Amino acid sequence: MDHFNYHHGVLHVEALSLETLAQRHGTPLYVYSRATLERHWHAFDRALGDHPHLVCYAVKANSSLAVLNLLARLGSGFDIVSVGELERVVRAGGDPGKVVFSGVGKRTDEMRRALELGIRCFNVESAAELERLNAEAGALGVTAPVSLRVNPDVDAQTHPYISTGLKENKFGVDVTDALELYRRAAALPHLNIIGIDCHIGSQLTRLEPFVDALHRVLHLARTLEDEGIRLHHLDLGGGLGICYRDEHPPLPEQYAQAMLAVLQDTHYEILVEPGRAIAGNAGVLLTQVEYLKPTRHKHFAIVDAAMNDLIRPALYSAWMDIVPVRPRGGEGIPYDVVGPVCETGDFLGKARTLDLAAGDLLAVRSAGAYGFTMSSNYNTRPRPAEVMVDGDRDWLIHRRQTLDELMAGETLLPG
Ligand SMILES: Cc1ncc(COP(=O)(O)O)c(C=O)c1O
Ligand SMILES: N[C@@H](CCCC[NH3+])C(=O)O
Repeated sequence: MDHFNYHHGVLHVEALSLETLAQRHGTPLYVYSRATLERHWHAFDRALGDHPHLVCYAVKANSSLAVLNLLARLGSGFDIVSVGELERVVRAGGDPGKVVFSGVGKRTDEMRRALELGIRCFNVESAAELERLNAEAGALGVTAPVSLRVNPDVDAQTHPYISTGLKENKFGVDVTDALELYRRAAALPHLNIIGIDCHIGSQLTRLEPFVDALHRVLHLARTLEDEGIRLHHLDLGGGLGICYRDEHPPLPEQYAQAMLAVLQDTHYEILVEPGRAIAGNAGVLLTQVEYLKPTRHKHFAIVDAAMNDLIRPALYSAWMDIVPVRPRGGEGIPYDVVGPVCETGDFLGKARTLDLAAGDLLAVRSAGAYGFTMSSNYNTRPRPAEVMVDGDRDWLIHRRQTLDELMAGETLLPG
């Protein structure tokens, strides 16, 4: 069931109209649907069925404490890439014992904190990181649980900026070098090898790359077992795409079935790290038209949200749907929907056929993932507010940043 629907001509999130939410909280405003977030998490959890598994939501997609808290209450694990994300998980009531730590550049202080909290697994991405983790674990008198993130060299067939599993990418260790590195890890006294990790990219819309990668991971797992290195889990990463426009990505059920078909009766626990597929279509960015500006060449709709609030269109030329909150019913004309930021690249959408007047509200759909988390203060624009809708109730889960907060921590030079 879709929780973003028109009722009486006005776009609603669950049972609340976006007009009401704009009046209550102002714009630009991120609005999330609790029911959608929970449904998406359950879709992965249910799809993996009786096979031992853990859904580790990728915190980077949407790291609001309220979002993490809702997922923690469902029993979610979490995939993190920084100590900041780890602290968020802890403050949101998440279980550190269900946290996996990915990323190519883990600092020693980040490793230490994660070791103190007893996270589930470090997804190690290089030989140097392996040595550092061993040393830090030794210094703390503990053993670090470890997977190596292998780079299986499969083409994820997605945007080059978000493809991570090719041998020219910075991520993971080449699958052909992984065996040697596992042997090294097995010889280090303060590491405990428990798995293999693999994440090949984001916004994947086909199953084949996932299946190819899993075959390679499974081959490595069997080779390791032959050498007496016994693994407990396989972490398949995240990356399942969503529909922004006309894509038809596999459903979590189809994805899980394809993975389980390859795994058959292996004993490995399966970890998955979905981010976008859980949060993306659970949120919209609500914005108001400030001005309509016809020029000799085209029509601009200048709105109060900008690339600093939602950078995906500017960064990846990503197409995101922009819909009127209260459609006027006219045929419309093509508009470039742009923000107030001083960059030509500051657009949310180009050549969108809309029937608009100044003051109208627009919703940018599919903005629940990599929206707020990638926002910035560019042009000294405070970060937008975030609201969670639950049925006919709304919660301001993150108030709009004030200019004082934005400038907090800055000082003038003396004299
Ligand atoms: C290691 C890792 N896991 C999980 C994710 C989540 O990816 P997605 O949001 O595409 O599911 C990412 C981001 O691509 C990632 O880098
Ligand atoms: N931030 C990207 C995806 C990168 C995923 C991070 N590993 C997006 O908006 O599509």
